[in-house]
Amino acid sequence: MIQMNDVHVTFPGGMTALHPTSLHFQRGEFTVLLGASGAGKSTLLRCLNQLTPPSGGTITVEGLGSLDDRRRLHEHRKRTGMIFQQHQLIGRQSALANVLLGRIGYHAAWRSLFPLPLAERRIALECLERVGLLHKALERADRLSGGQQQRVGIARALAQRPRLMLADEPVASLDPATSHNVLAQLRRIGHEDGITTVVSLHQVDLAQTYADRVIGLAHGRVVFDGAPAGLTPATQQAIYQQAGHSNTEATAPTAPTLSAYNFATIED
Ligand SMILES: Nc1ncnc2c1ncn2[C@@H]1O[C@H](COP(=O)(O)OP(=O)(O)OP(=O)(O)O)[C@@H](O)[C@H]1O
Repeated sequence: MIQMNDVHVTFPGGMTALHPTSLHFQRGEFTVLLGASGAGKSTLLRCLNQLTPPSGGTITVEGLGSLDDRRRLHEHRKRTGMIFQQHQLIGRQSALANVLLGRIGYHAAWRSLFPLPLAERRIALECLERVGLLHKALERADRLSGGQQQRVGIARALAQRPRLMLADEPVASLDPATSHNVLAQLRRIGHEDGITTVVSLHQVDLAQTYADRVIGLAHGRVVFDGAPAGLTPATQQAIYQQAGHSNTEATAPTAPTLSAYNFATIED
């Protein structure tokens, strides 16, 4: 469904967060990205809709072609749902109004100034029903629990009718039972609708329970790519090789030292 060829990311300042990486994500596949903090999970994930623009390499989407063309990239983003750790809902708006925001890509900008047609509201309500929150449709988003807010976030992404779903640490702020609930729903809906889903996680046990495929990153490189059954102690060690050490993070040009700071420039 989506193919990365030699995609790499070097941020201004010289930090290489992703070394040249080639990966193929199949339609309907539920992939979990694992890796220590700073390993490059978000960078890889955000490359897939070019929220982080690659420094080089190509990304090709089935049925669309290479994303080096603005029009194709716009079309790809319209069909890519994004789920964040902090739901990014509008708190004073209802769950339904938040889900309707997922439909905006299908309308001219001026259209969003007016109530969207009934057909749009129906799509949004269907999406809320799929995440088990139809009964909360008119509730203000900030009155929902963290897990419910995350499910509204999933419904909003579903309202885009996505082909690709990107979830960056979607359960980082949720308790274990709610995390299972959210991931189970994401996986079920992805499989039912053939949505290619890529999720970054910090919990190996959740990856083992839900992933069809696990990609392990260390220092901006893929060090494991396979079924969750392959997450042996040895492969986990390769993924988290130097967790807790300062060089866990992707390649920095030079590691600054405390003495290098000019404290006179730091304000209270
Ligand atoms: N905009 C940026 N500018 C410069 N460096 C960045 C930028 N974004 C990320 N980095 C660096 O790139 C490396 C990879 O970051 P990334 O966020 O992809 O890691 P991650 O595996 O998702 O980490 P975490 O689990 O903590 O979210 C890190 O060293 C980070 O500091």
